[in-house]
Amino acid sequence: MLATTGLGIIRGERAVFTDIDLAVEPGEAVVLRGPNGAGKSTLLRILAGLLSPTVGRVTWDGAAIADDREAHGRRLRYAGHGDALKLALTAFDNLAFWARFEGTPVEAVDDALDRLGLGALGMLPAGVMSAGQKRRLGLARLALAPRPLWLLDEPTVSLDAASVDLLAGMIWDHRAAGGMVVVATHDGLSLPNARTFVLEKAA
Ligand SMILES: Nc1ncnc2c1ncn2[C@@H]1O[C@H](COP(=O)(O)OP(=O)(O)OP(=O)(O)O)[C@@H](O)[C@H]1O
Repeated sequence: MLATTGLGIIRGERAVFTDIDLAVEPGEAVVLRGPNGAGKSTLLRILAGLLSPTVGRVTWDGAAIADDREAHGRRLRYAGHGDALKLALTAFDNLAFWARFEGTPVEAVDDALDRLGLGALGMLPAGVMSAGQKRRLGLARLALAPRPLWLLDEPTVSLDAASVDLLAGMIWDHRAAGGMVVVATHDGLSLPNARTFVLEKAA
């Protein structure tokens, strides 16, 4: 289980948020909502271990993630605002890079591309893909191999309605297999039985 206790962070001499207590259990989805600047991306980066809170702590099964950030990194997938693509490489080679990097067999790449509806575009350089196709390619990393925790920051930006449904289906399957997801979104990504966690804009 992922949990935060008394989490707070100061950025630019301003408290972005304070006292965040959040627990996520296997199979659960938490949707982060709140106005621009409320701290949704900041919270996701803290949950990923990419940013340290000013106060409070994040634990996984009771152990502080700060004690072993690499182990924490291996149990999660983080999809931020950027698509993390090399534009000169084909869609296939972009995913193959990540597969090799994380020790997943490259054979998983074709399935991951298919899962995001990109099976026919594998040989296309990422640089010529449309914004929505690039976004789907970035999200295809979710399908490379299972990881218990998905942290998704505005994953539906640039996606058409069919692709949003595709992503919702992937999240459903991930949860059905015991996975957890924390997702920041401003739009209508509809996740059944999801819990909403609202971040208020600090004064
Ligand atoms: N390096 C930094 N230095 C100072 N302030 C920062 C820094 N990084 C982020 N902030 C501030 O932290 C606050 C929270 O930013 P964050 O990106 O987490 O918000 P958000 O809720 O994800 O917003 P949005 O809905 O626009 O994506 C913002 O006011 C931002 O200006």
